[in-house]
Amino acid sequence: MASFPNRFTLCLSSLLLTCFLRVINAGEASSSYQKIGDGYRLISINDAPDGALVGLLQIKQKNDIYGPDIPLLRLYVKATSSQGWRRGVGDGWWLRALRVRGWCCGRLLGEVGGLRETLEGWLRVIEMWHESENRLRVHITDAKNQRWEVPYNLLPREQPPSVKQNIVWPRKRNLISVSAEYAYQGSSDLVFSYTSEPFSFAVKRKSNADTLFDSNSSEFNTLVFKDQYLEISTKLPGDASLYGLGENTQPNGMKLQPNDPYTLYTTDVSAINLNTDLYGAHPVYMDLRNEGGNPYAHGVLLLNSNGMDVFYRGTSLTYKIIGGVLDFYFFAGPTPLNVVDQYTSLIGRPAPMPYWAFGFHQCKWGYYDLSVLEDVVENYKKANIPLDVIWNDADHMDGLKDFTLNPINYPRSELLEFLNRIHGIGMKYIVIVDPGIAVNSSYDVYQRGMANDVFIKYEGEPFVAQVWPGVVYFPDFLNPRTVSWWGDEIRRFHELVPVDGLWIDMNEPSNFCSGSCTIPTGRVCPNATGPAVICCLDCKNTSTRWDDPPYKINASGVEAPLGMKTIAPSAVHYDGVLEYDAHSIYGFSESIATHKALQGLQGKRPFILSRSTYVGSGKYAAHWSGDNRATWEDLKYSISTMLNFGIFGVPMVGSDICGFFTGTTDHEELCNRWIEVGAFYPFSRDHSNFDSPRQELYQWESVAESARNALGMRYKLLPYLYTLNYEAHISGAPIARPLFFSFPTCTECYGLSTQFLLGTSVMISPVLEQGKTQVKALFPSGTWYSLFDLTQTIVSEDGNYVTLDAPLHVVNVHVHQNVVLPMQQGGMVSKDARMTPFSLIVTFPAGATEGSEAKGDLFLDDDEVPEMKLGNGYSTYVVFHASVKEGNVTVWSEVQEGKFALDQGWIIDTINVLGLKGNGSLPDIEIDGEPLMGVSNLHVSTSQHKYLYGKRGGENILMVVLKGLNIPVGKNFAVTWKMGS
Ligand SMILES: OC[C@H]1O[C@H](O[C@H]2[C@H](O)[C@@H](O)[C@@H](O[C@H]3[C@H](O)[C@@H](O)[C@@H](O)O[C@@H]3CO)O[C@@H]2CO)[C@H](O)[C@@H](O)[C@@H]1O
Repeated sequence: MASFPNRFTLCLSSLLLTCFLRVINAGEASSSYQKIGDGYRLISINDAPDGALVGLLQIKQKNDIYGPDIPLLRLYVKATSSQGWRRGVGDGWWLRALRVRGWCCGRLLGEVGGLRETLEGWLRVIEMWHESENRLRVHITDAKNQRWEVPYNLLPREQPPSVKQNIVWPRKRNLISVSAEYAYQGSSDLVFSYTSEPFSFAVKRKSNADTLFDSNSSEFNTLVFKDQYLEISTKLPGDASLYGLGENTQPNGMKLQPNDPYTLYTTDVSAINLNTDLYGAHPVYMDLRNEGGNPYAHGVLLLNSNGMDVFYRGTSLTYKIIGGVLDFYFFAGPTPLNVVDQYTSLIGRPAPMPYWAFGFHQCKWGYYDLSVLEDVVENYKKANIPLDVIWNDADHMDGLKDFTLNPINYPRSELLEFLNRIHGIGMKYIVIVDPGIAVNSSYDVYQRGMANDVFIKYEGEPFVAQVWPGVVYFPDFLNPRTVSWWGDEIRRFHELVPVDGLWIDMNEPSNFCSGSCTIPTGRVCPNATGPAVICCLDCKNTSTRWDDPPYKINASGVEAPLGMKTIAPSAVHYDGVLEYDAHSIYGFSESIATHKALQGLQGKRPFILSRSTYVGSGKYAAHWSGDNRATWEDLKYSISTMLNFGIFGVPMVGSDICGFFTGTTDHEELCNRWIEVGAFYPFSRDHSNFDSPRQELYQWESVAESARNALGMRYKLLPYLYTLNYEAHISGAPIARPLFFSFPTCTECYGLSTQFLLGTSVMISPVLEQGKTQVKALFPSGTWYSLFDLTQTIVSEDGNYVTLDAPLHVVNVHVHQNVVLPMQQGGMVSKDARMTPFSLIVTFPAGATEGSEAKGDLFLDDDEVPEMKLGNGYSTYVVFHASVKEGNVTVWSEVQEGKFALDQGWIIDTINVLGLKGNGSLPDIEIDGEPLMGVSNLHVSTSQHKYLYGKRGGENILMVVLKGLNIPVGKNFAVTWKMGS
């Protein structure tokens, strides 16, 4: 359901009748389709030299309400490789075969004699670099005229031959009613087929004959292609589960709901608006199907940046787009992780984040002077709550102008002293930058911008808008001159203030005015002193065919004009590109320019937080879900948004913890629960509005206690989170994942957005409702161990709901069986936490029997180095294993490039082995073939094990704790004992 209050609020300002019609109209998603055009027919199809198929589609041009059809279209179909990573057989970990080969035959094997057999066995199950054609592209455009496409320099990808080169005139005229099926080069699981008249196409999965996409139906238009209106649909099985198509706040969880509107057009309406187009545009979905117990996932991207409505009706999905081309990419999967791997292989792998970015962040608009900032940092310390990053919203600025400092409230010398202090203890500092550049002749950033002609134009002059500092012009990041100027401004600012990252906000872009505006004369407007969002310019409607296209997307849930509170669609970018086409890539292009600037400048790994995102943004920036409200509903929505962004290839994501806008009266309780969820967001930041009450975690003692617990656990898990960061970077794997990613056969998990996983195996089951002290959580099958109390075990046979105790300060976090989880001891700042000794948590299934195995990995590097990879001399990668084999329990490691870790002096102090059967007596333990000596605390406990659920309560299940081990991380080891002790 679209948001009615919002719709009606906006409606009041419009003509009542028009608005009434629009409200009715917006329900179109569920109504029957409107027949447009006669459909295209395929008049030629040829093999192209690059292994593609090229065809021509023709239509008898007809004019209707959306304008004339484009008479001749070019069809281009190609299967390509996504160069993905593939799992080793029978495990949950990603390994690069080439590295494994290099390492396997090197000296490490020799060093750890005795492990050779296991290693070789293990190597046999690693699969090689994945080169199959698991991506299929179907590109349809005007055969004669070049049309707008997402620029190939921003999103690098193969370019179909240029339009003129590519007209392949029919070999056979009158090719009527032909159907054909193409499977490329044998190895692709995706098969393309078509019907010639009216033209439609289908994509099938070869391995199970499933139809993934089929545009042929009598229930909708097969293909409509006009200048400003494109329409295409697919049939879908009613039981498919779909995810993606954002950014929007989905009240019913992350699974797409039939007949909810999905409109894509980047917009600054706060995240509290449900089911409307928000800050980002991601025209991609994942489709998960379960066929007779066998799960299959695939992905569909429509690479188009124009505004669009996507109508998902349960058994079909229709795109209605107002420009560009139809450029479909199909990703074969078949697992959800494969889909994001294949997707991010095309759009760019997620940016590697510095280690400190996984620490806790505190922000607020309203830290009016430096003493407040100092106070906040001090109070976190006093309350013993970890804090890595302190942020400034616009408060540090002079007159709310970018790249400036307020000389009174944030005097530079004092700010630099403060930064020296916090940098000294490893803390970081980030400030906001908005794209709007204040029009002020004495402002040097503006002067240089004008001199370099960097702004978006309207009728030949810079487009006039209004944001926080008053009248602004918007930089045009499609212009290479702008990219250089922006880089230079960032460099100058960094010389003024050595910030550690940038927060690029308001980049939809957001404007407080609509239409074409001029600066009023005789009126001081506005004074830039606070959060005034009222337009004060003289504006008139813009009404070209770009500003008011024939098809109205359901913008803001009310078919709002495209230029509402943003740049007029008829404004012009570099090279004549229309804002109409490029609108939704504004934030993306700003992220690229900002990333380039920071990387060139600091020589370090950049950290950028961007509000607006598009396909590929994750390669440059993190994202937060924007302006939410301090309500229980918003807490819940934050999980769905976070999980969707994982699918969008933006894994570093979170929401404003405790809520941005003022909301519920039980803020304290909410904030307790919110930090218990937010401590496990990949990006964990508390932020609030100018006039919201203060909500730093130390403001209430109860919240401080919850924060110490939850963030305490996060800081212990930092090595795991950072390893997930590495996996995200090499394979696109989301850091926070829906349960179905690890448990795709668990159909109950398909609609679940109240719990989530970090990586494959750590599950968070938070309280999301007011007044509750228990939580009913779904446990996919297997043994789960509570991370807060390793003696608490849940054995779930088939995937059961379990009611868990969750008093106010408790969040339930469990780790699944068959895992080796690397943890550290935590700390107040990630820099200190990361130097503490490691412990390994080994989780065998309860009552582990012969053949049980567990595995986990650890990536460590110098996080200041821009590239996150092995082989640069600044990194170490370790795979930990544990097994029960021939009556022996063994825990061992396999190290790649151990030198970096050895140089840092990291050690493994403790190994906890959970789930073994036994009588509780001390076993004779060997390390690297020698009796284990000097271990300060070796114990085996049986009695504390408490089963919350399951049938194994009667058995003696052990927790073996080996403490004081002092094993260097970076050196191979093997710890062994006889099972049954
Ligand atoms: O830098 C200050 C904050 O800027 C952002 O939030 C502001 C948002 O971008 C503005 O549009 C406006 O939000 C209004 C919203 O657009 C409107 O639909 C209605 O809900 O009222 C809102 C409040 O006037 O103001 C927001 C700040 O209040 C950014 O997202 C924040 O994180 C920044 O702190």
